[in-house]
Amino acid sequence: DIYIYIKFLSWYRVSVTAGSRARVRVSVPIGDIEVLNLGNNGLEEVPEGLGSALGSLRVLVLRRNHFARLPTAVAELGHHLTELDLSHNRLTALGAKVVSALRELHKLNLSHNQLPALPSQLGVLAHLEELGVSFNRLAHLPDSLSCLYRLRTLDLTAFPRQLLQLATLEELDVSSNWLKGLPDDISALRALKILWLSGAELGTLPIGFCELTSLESLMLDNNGLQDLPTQFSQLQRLKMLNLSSNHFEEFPAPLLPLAGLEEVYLSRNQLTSELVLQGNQIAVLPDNFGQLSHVGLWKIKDNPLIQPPYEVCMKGIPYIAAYQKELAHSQPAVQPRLKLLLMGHKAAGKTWLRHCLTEEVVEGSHAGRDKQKNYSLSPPASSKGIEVTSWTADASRGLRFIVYDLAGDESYEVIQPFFLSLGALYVLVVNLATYEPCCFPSTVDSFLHRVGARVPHAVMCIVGTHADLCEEQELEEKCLDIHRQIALQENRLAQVVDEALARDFELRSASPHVAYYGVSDKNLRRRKAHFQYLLNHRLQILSPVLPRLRDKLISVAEHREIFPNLHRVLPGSWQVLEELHFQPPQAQRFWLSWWDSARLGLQAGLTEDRIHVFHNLTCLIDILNVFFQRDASLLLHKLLLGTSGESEGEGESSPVMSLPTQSQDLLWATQLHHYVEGFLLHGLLPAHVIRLLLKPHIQAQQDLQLLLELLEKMGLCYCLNKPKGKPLNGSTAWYKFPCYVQNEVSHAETWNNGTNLVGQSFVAEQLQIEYSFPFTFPPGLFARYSVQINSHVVHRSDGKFQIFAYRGKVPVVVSYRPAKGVLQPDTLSIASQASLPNIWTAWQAITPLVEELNVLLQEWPGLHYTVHILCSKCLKRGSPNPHAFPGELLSQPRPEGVAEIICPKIGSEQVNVALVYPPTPTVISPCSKKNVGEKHRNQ
Ligand SMILES: Nc1nc2c(ncn2[C@@H]2O[C@H](COP(=O)(O)OP(=O)(O)OP(=O)(O)O)[C@@H](O)[C@H]2O)c(=O)[nH]1
Repeated sequence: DIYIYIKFLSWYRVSVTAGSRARVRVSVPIGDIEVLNLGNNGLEEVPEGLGSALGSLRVLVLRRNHFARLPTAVAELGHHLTELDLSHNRLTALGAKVVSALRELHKLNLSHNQLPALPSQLGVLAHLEELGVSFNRLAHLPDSLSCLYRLRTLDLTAFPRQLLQLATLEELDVSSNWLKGLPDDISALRALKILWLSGAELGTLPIGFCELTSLESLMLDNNGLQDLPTQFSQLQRLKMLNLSSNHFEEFPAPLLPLAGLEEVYLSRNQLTSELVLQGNQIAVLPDNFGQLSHVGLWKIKDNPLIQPPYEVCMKGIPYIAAYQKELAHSQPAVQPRLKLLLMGHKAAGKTWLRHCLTEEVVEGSHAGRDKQKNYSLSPPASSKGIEVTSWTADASRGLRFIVYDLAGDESYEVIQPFFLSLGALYVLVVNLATYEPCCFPSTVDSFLHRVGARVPHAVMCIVGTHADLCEEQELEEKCLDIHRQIALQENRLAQVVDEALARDFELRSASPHVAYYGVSDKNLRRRKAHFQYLLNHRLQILSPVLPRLRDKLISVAEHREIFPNLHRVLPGSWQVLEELHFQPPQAQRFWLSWWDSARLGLQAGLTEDRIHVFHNLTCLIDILNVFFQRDASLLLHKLLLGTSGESEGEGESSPVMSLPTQSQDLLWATQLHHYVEGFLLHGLLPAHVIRLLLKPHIQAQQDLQLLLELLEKMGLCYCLNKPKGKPLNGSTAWYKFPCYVQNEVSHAETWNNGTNLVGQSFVAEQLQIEYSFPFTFPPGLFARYSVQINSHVVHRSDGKFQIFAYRGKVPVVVSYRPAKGVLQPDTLSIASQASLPNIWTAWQAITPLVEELNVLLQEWPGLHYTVHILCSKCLKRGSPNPHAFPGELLSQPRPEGVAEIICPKIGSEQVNVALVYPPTPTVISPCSKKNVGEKHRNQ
């Protein structure tokens, strides 16, 4: 029997947890233990005899303890130990004897210690593949290092000449070490594919460096580099290059011929006149920039770009190339205009504000009660849904705002996100007369989150209305309260980020074999980078600016750093093309065919390849408003109008229709009434009724088809009875708008409680992936998601918060649970079930749904959410708080040779690995935020 003092001890196939520094009796045969993690326990030594007792140990983790020397017990493990982690200790020396005993080691981590030297005996560790010695006090390395022929990964402090003999080395990490230069004969490391030289104080690169032609990924960030050798263009295999945080003043020309380059990072440099990438001061890209045809240019953000315009740059290099070609043979045109979005709670005063701004009406102000008369005498026409108007704010400079008045009614929430885009100025309208501190979450905070999640770093003005109804002091107090609560929320994000990271790192150092839990260093780095992104890209909020709002908006718009696209230079032909589109007859049409567009393009002087299909946005918005106004009498009125239009139009050929009898009229009206009811309750409409609703806009059958397809693509409705890819053969197509579904479906609840649909006792295993949204749940996400999954499921039954369906014969349940206070955030979960041997069928059922959700969530790059796989064992036991494995596991392969994983919630109980890892990793990682810019590009 062996007693070990530990704070937390657990290992593969055996788990024992205890309170702080409790005495734990190991009640399993210690000789069977293969992995032992004693990290993070403040240990200075391990008990005598431990080494000889642990006869099967392969992996020993002693990181984050207080060891000053290598415990002698470790030597006893020599003939079977393959991994040893001693990082983050206080080692000042390694006993030569102990080192030479560890002949089977494959991985040795000695980083973050105080070692002044390494023993020459290191050279006898012939199996060593990975060696970490960074963050020590090493002045040099032993010559015997050149005997480590199997070494693949080396993380160290100084660039040792011995390494030059390791011609097979493929990955080398010498980041954060002050190398102060590289030897010219580094070219000897010809096999290197991945080279980490971040923060190595290199200053320059030797010419020999350019002979490392196998390099695929190269991290050269933070090295004080001013230029690259011309021969750098020999690195033709390079796909990823990080040159951030250097001193480049110009775009490094040797990169231009690198045809295979896919990712280049040049942020935080001193690039000024020319080009590129995040966080610089670039306004104009060089003429030949389009030559970089393989670079995915998704780090161009945060530059005051004016040429090509921001939107073109975000689309990628081919678009830049085309733009530059266009500009080369067209006169440039300057057209200052900016998208202005008015948002806010229902009846906050958005429409009125718009009228004040655009029609030169006296603005609402703090000035006094006499202004009240203005509101009551000439109230603005009530909001007709989302409206778009053009406002010439400054005629002398030709400055125009395209004003989007986003209706405040909840029913428009599902379509509002489509209008939140980059490069716009946001105005949040708050009714100060009705504002109370307790309304902050619904009238201010929810809007800030929505915009921030969709457009990180957006610029938002908060404007108070109804000031004339408030006392001076009340006004002041309310404005102060809004400021105070905004500041509190900002701190909350930072706090949540800190806590989440601390949890991750804690898990990283406490778990027996963290790899099984998906908490790899790479995942942590990625998560940390995303959090950093969220923190760095919070909304830019401007103070309430009600008096002289017009002047304020104009001056904000003129800020080049904030709205560089206002000053964009366009090829003259683009402007002519736009003007042509707004002229009759094309201005009246909903769609233009490609040929019509091409004809207009040619008229404007554009080449054929530059034409995109034009759509009539104003008309489309009118149509969306019809569907989302959620008003029975208005809908009925539209239908009756549509019907009468139909009989008028067809009157000559169909006299019966033109003279309907009164009873026919009544019958028809009743039928229409039923349709409206069915729509508002279940979201159901047949195609011919949709046609009546949209009568003024839809002229031909083809218009209707195109429009319905567009609505399906936008995720607003799906066709209930259309066989995939086949026509309907004459029967009526029915469309379902999930955002209208009112009925609750309880199937999934009973299913979760242990019985399946037919009430049989529940024996299968459950899989459940849970997404939780601690700050905001994107409005309309559940409705749009339920459309996106339609092509993957059959026999679905939709409820307001749940969808119960089948994939093949396997049941799936998608459920949304709205937040209950701060402690229980909004969650969206995807679940399925099957017996253990058939669990792959359940994975097969949910994986496409998970991927579909991940794709949809990419529309919200600033959204904070977490993904977890709930423990099947806990679910089966009906635990109210099941253990949550990190969602990263979904995109990782199952660990080899591991059959079961311990669920920390149930102590020693084991969960089959097939219930935690999918059979094949998902393609789109739920937690991957690495391509934040990519998402922008896709929008
Ligand atoms: N007294 C006073 N009334 C105002 C002010 N601003 C707006 N109103 C009135 O408040 C009511 C609602 O204003 P709207 O501009 O229609 O509000 P909205 O935000 O566009 O409403 P939705 O589009 O339905 O979300 C109207 O009757 C306005 O006349 C103001 O500053 N003072």
